[in-house]
Amino acid sequence: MEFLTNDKFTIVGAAGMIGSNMAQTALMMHLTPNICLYDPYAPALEGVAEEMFHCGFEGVNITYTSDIKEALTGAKYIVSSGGAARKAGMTREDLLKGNAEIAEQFGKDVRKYCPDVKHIVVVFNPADITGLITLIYSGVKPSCVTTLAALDSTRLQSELAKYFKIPASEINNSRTYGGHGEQMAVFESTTTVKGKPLKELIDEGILPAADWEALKTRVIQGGKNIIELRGRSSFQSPAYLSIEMIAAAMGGKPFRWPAGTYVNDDKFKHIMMAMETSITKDGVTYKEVSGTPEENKELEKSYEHLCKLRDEVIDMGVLPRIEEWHKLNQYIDNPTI
Ligand SMILES: NC(=O)c1ccc[n+]([C@@H]2O[C@H](COP(=O)([O-])OP(=O)(O)OC[C@H]3O[C@@H](n4cnc5c(N)ncnc54)[C@H](O)[C@@H]3O)[C@@H](O)[C@H]2O)c1
Repeated sequence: MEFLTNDKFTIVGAAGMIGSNMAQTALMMHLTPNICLYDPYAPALEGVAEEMFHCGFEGVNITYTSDIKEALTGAKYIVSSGGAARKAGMTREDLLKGNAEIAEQFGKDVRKYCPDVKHIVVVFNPADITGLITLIYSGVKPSCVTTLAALDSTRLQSELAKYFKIPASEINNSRTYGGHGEQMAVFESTTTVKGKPLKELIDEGILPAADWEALKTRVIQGGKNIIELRGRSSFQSPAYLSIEMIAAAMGGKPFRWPAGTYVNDDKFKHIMMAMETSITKDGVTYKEVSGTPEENKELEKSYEHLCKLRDEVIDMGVLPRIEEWHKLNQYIDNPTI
């Protein structure tokens, strides 16, 4: 059996809906034979492990534990969806305090048990902030941590496909950047529809401005819509895309969507947000995003919203002041050392 790597891959939050789907997807995609499932809720975790055993996957060593030391020791790749999910009526930001504290502990555990981890994908919400906290407390390089932000771009693709009644594969390079929250920046200038720039379709009125605005709202509220339809937060699509991200970090197929990454440049400072990224065996790198003046303004607004959330976490005492971050993570201001 061919695997992308033989390294240990740990799924944190594996008893949950996303975690259990990630376990199955990772096994089906032959990422590695060494998969460890971790969750503090032991009975459900055992249930997930039993289900994976009953699939009869060949040539794999599936372990499970509620002991974080055992879970992380020797782990080279981690995806974490271990945290509370939002319920009807909640925004991702409502999860901030509880999940920020979970991220702090998770980062500290990574530092203690697997400081030489190669890549971590953070999924639990608000992912831009929990990812940032994980990065700072773990002490790993910024290139080693990404957050799941792709769903907003896949939802843009899907909404456009439904609107034009064409297959999603004919919508290319649909992109949202910035925060993975209701303040995301939905771009029009990157997308093509059957090879024609979406912007031209909007400018020519083929996609009337009012329809475009309504479509963008559906993209922004795509997660809320799943909660309304299914009675719970989405789990299949986040599970699949997170596994595609970690597979890229293992040297697999390039990841095709934006990812949340640590950004600290002339424009945006000390923040984690969705950018145009490339995830490879060497980690994540990003390119500067530049759209129309309106899009750039939206991205700026999204960044400012994230800064507010980050500052709330600092006021809560979960993160120290930005000037102190380098004491927890030597790479934070100097990724190349
Ligand atoms: N980034 C995204 O695009 C995206 C999309 C959907 C959901 N999410 C988020 O992913 C997270 C998980 O969603 P879900 O539907 O799997 O929820 P879930 O409630 O089904 O599972 C969460 C799991 O985390 C475990 N957990 C709780 N505290 C933990 C801790 N301290 N350490 C490790 N594990 C812990 C729970 O026991 C549970 O099994 C939520 O925060 C949700 O908002 C993110």
